[in-house]
Amino acid sequence: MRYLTAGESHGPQLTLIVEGLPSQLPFDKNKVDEQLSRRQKGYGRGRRMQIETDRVEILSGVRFGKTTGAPVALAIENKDWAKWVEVMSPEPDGEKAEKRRVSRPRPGHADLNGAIKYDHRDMRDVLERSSARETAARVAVGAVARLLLEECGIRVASHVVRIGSVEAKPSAEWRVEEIARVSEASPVRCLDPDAEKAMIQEIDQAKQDGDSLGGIVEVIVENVPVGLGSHVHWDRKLDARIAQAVVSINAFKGAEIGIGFEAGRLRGSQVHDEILWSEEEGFYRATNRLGGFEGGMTTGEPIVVRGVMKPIPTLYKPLKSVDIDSKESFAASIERSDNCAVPAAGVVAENVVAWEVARALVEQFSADTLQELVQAVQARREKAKGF
Ligand SMILES: Cc1cc2nc3c(=O)[nH]c(=O)nc-3n(C[C@H](O)[C@H](O)[C@H](O)COP(=O)(O)O)c2cc1C
Ligand SMILES: C=C(O[C@@H]1CC(C(=O)O)=C[C@@H](OP(=O)(O)O)[C@H]1O)C(=O)O
Repeated sequence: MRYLTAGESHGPQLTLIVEGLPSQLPFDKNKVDEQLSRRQKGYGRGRRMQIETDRVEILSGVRFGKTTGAPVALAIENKDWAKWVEVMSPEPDGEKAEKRRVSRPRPGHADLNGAIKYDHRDMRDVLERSSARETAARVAVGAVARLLLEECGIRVASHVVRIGSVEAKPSAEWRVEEIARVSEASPVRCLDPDAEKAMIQEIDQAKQDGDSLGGIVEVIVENVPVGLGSHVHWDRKLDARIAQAVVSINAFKGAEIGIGFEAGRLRGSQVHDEILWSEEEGFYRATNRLGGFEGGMTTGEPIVVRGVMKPIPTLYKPLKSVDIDSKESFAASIERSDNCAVPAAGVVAENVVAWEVARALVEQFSADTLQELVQAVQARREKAKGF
C-alpha cells in the first residue's frame, strides 16, 4: 500500500489517495471523520481549529459502503480558504498576494530553507505546504488503515506522557481500550489527572509568556501477529519504518521503541524480555521493554512507540530573524498560531503508526480481498501458537 497527499493550508482542500487497499473492506466514513475530529481537539490549539470542521468527502474507490480494490481518493475541505481565495489563486499576477508577500522567515519553521531551495521570494509558497494542516490528510490515511486493522482485531491508542516540564506517571498495565477511553476524556490526552492539571497550567503560562511548548506522546498497538516486518533487509524492518513515520510528523524530532534511549544506560539483563511458553498462549515475553520488536519483527507483544515534538516555532515572544529583502534583523511577530499541539499530534502519531502496521500486513499476507487478509492473519496467529 502507498499514499500521497496534496494541498495547501489555505487552499481549497487537502486531497489524498490510498492505493493498494484490499477489496470488500467496509468503509465507515464516520470512523474516518471521528479521527479527524480528534485531531482538531486538545488544549493549546489556536483559533484555526474553531474555523475548520474536518470531514472526508469520498471521491473514488468505495461503492455501496465497501472498497472495490481501486485507489481510494478522499478530500478534506479547508473552510478558511474562503478568506484566502485571492491570496491562494493559481492564476498569474496575484496582486493581493504580492502586497501580502511573506519575507520574514520564522526560526524553526521551513520558511527560509524552502525559500532558498525553491527560489521563492514569497515564503507563503513554502509555509502553505510545510504547515501541519497536512497532518489532517495523514490522519485520514491512518483512519482508513485502522478500518483494516480493526477487521484483523488490531487496536491502536495513544496518550501524552510529557508536556514541557510535566511528566505523567507511568501507566504500566493499562490495555489499549482503557488508554483510549481515559486519554479521550482528558483535554491534554493524558492518563494521569495530576499531570493533566500541571500540563494545562504550563500551557497557560507559556501562552501568557508568548511562548510555546513541546512534549512526548506514546502510541500502543495491541494484538499484533508475530513476525510483521523482517530482519532480512533494512527497509523491511517495521520498527524502523514506524520511527520514520513518527519523525516525519511536523515538529517531531525523535522516536523510541519500548524503553528506547533508556536501554543505553542499562545492562542486557535489565533490557531483554525473557521468553516464556504456555499451552494457551504459546510463546510470550515476561516483560515488554523492547516495545514489541526483536529483529525488526513484531514479537506479538504490544508495539510501544514514543515520539518527541519540539515546541511550536511560531512565537508571540519575538525571536531574532532576518528579512530576506532588506537583510535587516527583526523580531518575529505573528497573527495566529497554536502554542501547544502535543495532544493533537498524539492523534497524528497514532494514525501514522496505524498506517505502517496496516501496510506491513498487506505487504506480507495475501490481501486482494479483506477476507483473504483476515484468514492469513488468523493462520499466522495459529502458526505462532502451535510452533
Ligand atoms: C498538529 C500540529 C500543529 C502545529 N501547529 C503549528 C502552529 O500553529 N504554528 C507553527 O508554527 N507550527 C506548528 N506546527 C509545527 C510546524 O508545522 C513544524 O514545526 C514545521 O512544519 C517545521 O518542520 P519541523 O519542525 O519538522 O522542522 C504544528 C505541528 C503539528 C504536528
Ligand atoms: C491548520 C492546522 O494547523 C496549522 C498548522 C500551522 C503550522 O505552521 O504547522 C500553523 C497554523 O496555521 P494557521 O496560520 O492557518 O492557523 C495552524 O493552525 C491544522 O492542524 O489543521
